[in-house]
Amino acid sequence: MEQLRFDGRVAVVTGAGGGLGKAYALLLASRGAKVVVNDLGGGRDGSGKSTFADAVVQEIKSKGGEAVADYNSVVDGQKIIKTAIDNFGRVDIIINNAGILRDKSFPKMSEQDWDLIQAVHVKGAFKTTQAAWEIFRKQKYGRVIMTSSNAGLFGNFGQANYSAAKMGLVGLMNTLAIEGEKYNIKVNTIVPTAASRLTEDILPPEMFQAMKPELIAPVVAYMAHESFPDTGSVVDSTLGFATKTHLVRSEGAVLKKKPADPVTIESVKEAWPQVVNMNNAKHKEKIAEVTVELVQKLQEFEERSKLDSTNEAYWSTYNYNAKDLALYALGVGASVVNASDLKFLYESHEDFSALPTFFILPGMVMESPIVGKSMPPGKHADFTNILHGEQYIEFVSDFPGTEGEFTIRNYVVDILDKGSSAVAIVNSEIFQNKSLVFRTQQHIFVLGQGGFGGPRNSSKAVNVAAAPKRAPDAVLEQKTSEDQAALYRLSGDLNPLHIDPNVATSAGHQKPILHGLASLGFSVRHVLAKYGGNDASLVKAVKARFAKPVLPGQILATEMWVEGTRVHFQTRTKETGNVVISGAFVDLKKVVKGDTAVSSAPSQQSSSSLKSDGLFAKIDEQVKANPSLAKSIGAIYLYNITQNGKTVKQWTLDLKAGSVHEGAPKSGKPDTTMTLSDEDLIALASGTLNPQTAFLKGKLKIAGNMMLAQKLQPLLKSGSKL
Ligand SMILES: CCCCCCC[C@@H](O)CC(=O)SCCNC(=O)CCNC(=O)[C@H](O)C(C)(C)COP(=O)(O)OP(=O)(O)OC[C@H]1O[C@@H](n2cnc3c(N)ncnc32)[C@H](O)[C@@H]1OP(=O)(O)O
Repeated sequence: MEQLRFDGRVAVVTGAGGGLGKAYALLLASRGAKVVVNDLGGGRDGSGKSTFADAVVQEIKSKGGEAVADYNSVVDGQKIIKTAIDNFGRVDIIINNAGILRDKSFPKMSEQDWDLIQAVHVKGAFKTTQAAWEIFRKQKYGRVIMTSSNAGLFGNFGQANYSAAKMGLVGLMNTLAIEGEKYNIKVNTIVPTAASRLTEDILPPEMFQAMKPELIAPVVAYMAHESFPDTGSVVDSTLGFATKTHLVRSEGAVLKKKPADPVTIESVKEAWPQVVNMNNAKHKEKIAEVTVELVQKLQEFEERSKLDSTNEAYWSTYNYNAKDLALYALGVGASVVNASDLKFLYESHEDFSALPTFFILPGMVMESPIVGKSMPPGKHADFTNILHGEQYIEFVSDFPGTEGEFTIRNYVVDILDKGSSAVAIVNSEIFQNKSLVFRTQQHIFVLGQGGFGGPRNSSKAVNVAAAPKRAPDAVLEQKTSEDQAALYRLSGDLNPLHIDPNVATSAGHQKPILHGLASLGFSVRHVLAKYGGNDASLVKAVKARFAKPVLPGQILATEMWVEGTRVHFQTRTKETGNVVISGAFVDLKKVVKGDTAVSSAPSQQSSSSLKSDGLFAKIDEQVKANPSLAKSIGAIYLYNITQNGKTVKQWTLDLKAGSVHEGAPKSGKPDTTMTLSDEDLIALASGTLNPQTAFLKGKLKIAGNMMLAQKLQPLLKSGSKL
């Protein structure tokens, strides 16, 4: 990288007689800056006089640099800036580094201790910076560094005065960064921890030795350079390490339930967990963002209150991205073994998509208190007594994309009394940019909490539908893994019933059971593969009842019946023959009958003829006729030719042995393996598809030596022309 220089720039470094300030001054001067070396001199508490600044100036000059000493106090900052102008005619950089300590525990701190610290740190930075500000504005250039401290950012015993001053400097920076923005004046803050006169007594000697100011000086110099991109940043640096600190705000909460309610001490207490929930906390760049967000939240609250006039709802947000989709797909049995599953696992796949059942997750608001709160008097629902009973999802607008954020309204529509147990029916409406994208309904079976005299059925429930009474039209089987629940839970349902043997056995299960939604995910994948062309966006709705628990490791057999655009299904565990998902259906936009295999077994090789067979035959001829060409490339290439994502044929170009043959290499390992479809291989060979483009688009996969793969390209092309 080109050396970062400061030629023509004039820098003022306050407190530069020693420690950090001296290191800054020396480094800037060594890179061409003219430096005002300011130092009041004296001891750590600011008393006495010294000639430290002269010594630093001498050192700079002896190395061929330019510098001048200045002995003014920073509270007379205008005098320091005058020194710069008088000696060098301009000023470009101010490093407000001067500082002193008056440490005392708070009760013993005198007003003098307080005032002195505020004067040197805050007023000093104010005076020095303000004296140069007009010059900076006129020349449309300025770099200002404030010096803060972790004692300010986090507090430190015995440093009340110093902490207040150091945090004051962050506030000063925040506003100056805004005021300086349009004049190219950048104002930032360094939080250094270095061996200096200030830290000498505080740090353990070994650490003190290693904390060289020289390790921080390059950070500060970069922050003072014209190429420094940030303004308003707080950068902590020590021991050759740097990190940025900033404030974050929680999402916050409205402190009442309904717009007409008063705000009371009790309503504040009730909202408090949400006020301090930092899960989705964000940094705000501008004060305006804070105001806009407040207005939005209050408007949202009003709008939601209208929606919630009949039900008490719990609102939440849900963010997801490609990684969540792939993790979920693995949790419901998608596997690279099934080429047709790749589109649910690989974010660069050209048809990368979510599985439809993934979108049940936003409505599974695990932290929602509404079920517990809606239980009749004397009845309760919590993780120890609930089972997922039924699930419904219905897409009402376009199938969602592969990343996004939803807002969820979650409310209980009915609590049914099933005799010994209760069933809570929970609706979720899932919005994106204020429009409804899909809705879900869960039946939560609450064991042993019935008998309260409530209704047995609800008109608001979406009901299961019995399967036709004929033999199924199709059955797909798939073994779940012993780790299925351990994997699935990472998509958000951390209920210990699915992982903790003690919890599972005390609930009467032999071992942790699989999540109902994991089994459902398997079965809907099966339906999609068999009748939905593996196209998730064809799914309109899914309904299922979880009739019996499934144990991880069991084989799920999905039995399917097609009736118009509805695919009825039920799922059995092969080991027991029990129906574990009953009355289920997938409503599709259209039925696409396909025989997409869903299996745990590797795909079969086909010996059918492909267009590229001719290509390999021609390359074979060429290799035989021209052995020196083969030798000059001299590597083993394996081509996997795919159809619909499945490898259907392999060709080996063994240019070491001078042979081209179908199948895997007869001896030795391939140096490079290329996987691509028959059509794309022909397009590559004819030159209509560029290998780099094919690789980047995921049409061509290369395992092994990329350079070797490229070397082969001319041979492929010439083969096509023969
Ligand atoms: C807010 C966030 C919440 C998140 C919650 C989800 C957290 C997850 O971690 C939880 C899970 O994933 S648990 C695992 C998946 N679920 C299961 O394994 C449950 C399997 N089902 C069973 O065991 C029984 O059906 C069982 C035990 C449920 C019922 O069996 P029985 O007691 O024998 O019932 P039965 O006598 O057959 O019927 C009684 C009445 O209840 C209705 N019913 C039966 N099964 C139901 C079910 N699964 N869902 C809803 N209702 C059901 C019956 O129709 C009957 O009512 P009625 O007489 O009116 O027809």
